[in-house]
Amino acid sequence: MEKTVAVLHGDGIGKEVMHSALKVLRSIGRRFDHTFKVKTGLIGGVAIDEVGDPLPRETIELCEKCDAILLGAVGGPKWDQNPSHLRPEKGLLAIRKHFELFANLRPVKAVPGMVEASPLKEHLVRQVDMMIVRELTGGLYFGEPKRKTDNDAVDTLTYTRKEIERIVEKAFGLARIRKGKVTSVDKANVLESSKLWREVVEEKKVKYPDVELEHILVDAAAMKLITQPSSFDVVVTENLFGDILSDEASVITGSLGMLPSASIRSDGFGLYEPVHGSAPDIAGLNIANPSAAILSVAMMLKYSFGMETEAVAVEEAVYSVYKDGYCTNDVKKDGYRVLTTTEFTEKVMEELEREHVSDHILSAYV
Ligand SMILES: NC(=O)c1ccc[n+]([C@@H]2O[C@H](COP(=O)([O-])OP(=O)(O)OC[C@H]3O[C@@H](n4cnc5c(N)ncnc54)[C@H](O)[C@@H]3O)[C@@H](O)[C@H]2O)c1
Ligand SMILES: CC(C)[C@H](C(=O)O)[C@@H](O)C(=O)O
Ligand SMILES: [Mg+2]
Repeated sequence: MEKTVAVLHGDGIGKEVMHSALKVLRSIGRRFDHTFKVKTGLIGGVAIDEVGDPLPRETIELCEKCDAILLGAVGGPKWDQNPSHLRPEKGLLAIRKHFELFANLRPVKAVPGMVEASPLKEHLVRQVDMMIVRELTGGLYFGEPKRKTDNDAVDTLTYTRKEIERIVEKAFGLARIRKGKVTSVDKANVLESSKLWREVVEEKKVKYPDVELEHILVDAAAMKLITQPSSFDVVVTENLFGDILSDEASVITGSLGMLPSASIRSDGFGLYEPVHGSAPDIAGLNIANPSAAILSVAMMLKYSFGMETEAVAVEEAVYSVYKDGYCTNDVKKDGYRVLTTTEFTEKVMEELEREHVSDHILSAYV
C-alpha cells in the first residue's frame, strides 16, 4: 500500500520524538512492503519564527493532500509572551478545528514489565486499560465570546447537542468493541453545558443496551482515576476536562512520554500526536521518551490506514524493548538500562527487524 503522511515536527522535543516516529514508520514500510511518503510542514513556534503564522496556509494545503497527519509538539518559553494569535498553541487548535478532528482518543495502558515505573502501587495499575475520549473541537477552547482586557476576561463554555451526540456515539461504539463500559465525566451539578451533556449521554445509551454506563462528576473522577484506575474502560468527556484528566492518567503509566493520541474526523481522517508537549526542560538533550510518538504511529496505522497487524507490530516492539530491560530517563527503574531517545528508537527498530527475520523463517517452513 502507498500512503502519504504530512509530518509537522513543531518545537522542542517534538522534533526529537518525530525523528523516532519516522524511523519506525520506515521500518514498518520495509517489513510489510508499504511505501510511506512523507511531506513536511511548519506548525507552532518554528512556523511563527519562519513565516509569522503558527499555522501557515501552506501547511493546511499540504495536510489536505495527505492521507494522515503526524505531529510532534508545539510551544515553548520563547513564545509565551506573544499575543494570543501568535502563540504556537493557536496553530494546534486551528489545525484541529480546520479538519474537524472532534474525537481525541487517548489510550492509557499499563505497559507490561513497566508497572513499577508508576508512582502508584503496582496492584492499582497492573490491569489498567482505558480509552479517554476527549471532545476536541468545542467547549471552552473555542467558545465565543472570548476576550481579555486589563479589567476582565471571558471564556465561554458552549456545546451544541450535535457536538455532544457525535463524541458520545464514538465513545459508545468504542466501548462495544472493548470492555463494554462508558464513564461519562461532567460537572452537571453546576454547569448548564454539563446538564445537556448528561441528557444526551442518557438518550444515546438507549441504542447501546449492552454497554454499561456511569456518570461521574469531574472532581470525583480526578480522584477515582488515581485510586481505582482499572475500573475505567471508555471515559468520555468535554475538551478541557479531557485535557486535564489525560495528563493525570499518564501518571498511571509512569510518564507523559508513554501516552499517544489520535484526533479523528467522522470519515476516519486523523492527526496523530503524543499527549505530551514540547518539554522545554529536556529539549535538545536526546533523553525524551519517544514511546508516545512511536505509539501514535501505531494509532495512525490502525485508525487511518486500516493496518491493524502493522499497528500491533509497533506496539509489541515498544513493549519488547521495555520487557528486555531498557527504558528512558523518565521511567527509569532498578535493573533497567537507561537509553537516550536515539538508542531507544534503535532498539524498537531492532525488534521490528527481528520479528521480520522470524517471519521469513516461518514462511520458509509453511
Ligand atoms: N500537543 C502539544 O503540542 C502540547 C501538549 C502539551 C503542552 N504543549 C506545550 O508544551 C510546552 C511545555 O508544556 P508543559 O511543560 O506544561 O508540558 P509538557 O508535556 O511539555 O511537559 C511536562 C513534563 O513532562 C515531561 N515530559 C513530557 N514529555 C516527555 C517525554 N516524551 N519524555 C520524557 N519526559 C517528558 C517534561 O520534561 C515535563 O517535565 C508549552 O508551551 C505547552 O503549551 C504542547
Ligand atoms: C497545547 C495545548 C493547546 C493542548 C490542549 O490543551 O489541547 C495540549 O495540552 C494537549 O493536550 O494536546
Ligand atoms: Mg494537554
